[in-house]
Amino acid sequence: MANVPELDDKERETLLSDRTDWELAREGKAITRTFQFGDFSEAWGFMSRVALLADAQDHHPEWFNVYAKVEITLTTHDAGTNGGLSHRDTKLARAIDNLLG
Ligand SMILES: C[C@H](O)[C@H](O)[C@H]1CNC2=NC(N)=NC(=O)C2=N1
Repeated sequence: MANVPELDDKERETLLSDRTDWELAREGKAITRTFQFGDFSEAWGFMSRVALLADAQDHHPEWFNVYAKVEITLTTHDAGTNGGLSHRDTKLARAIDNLLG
C-alpha cells in the first residue's frame, strides 16, 4: 500500500549530504550503511538498541550481521509503487547515527 510520500530529489540530496556514511542502494529506493565494531558483543549491543528504536518508530531495518560487522538497509515498503525512500528512513537513519554519538 503506497500511502507514504517518497522523498523528492531535494530531500534525497539533503539526506545524503547530512548523513555521508549512508549510500543509496536499490536504484535509489533504499539507503545502506555498514558499521564495524570491535567484536560480536558490541555489534549485538548496537543491534539491540537499534531494534528498540525501530520498534518505537514502527519502522524496521533490513540487516546483515557477521561477527563485528552490521550492514543496515532502510526502505519504506509503503512508499511509491514498490517501496521507496521516505522521511521514515531519514528519521531512523538519524536516530541510528545518534546512538553512536
Ligand atoms: C503495518 C506496519 O505499520 C508497517 O508494515 C510498517 C512496519 N515496519 C516497516 N519497516 C520498514 N522498513 N518499512 C515499512 O514500510 C514498514 N512498515
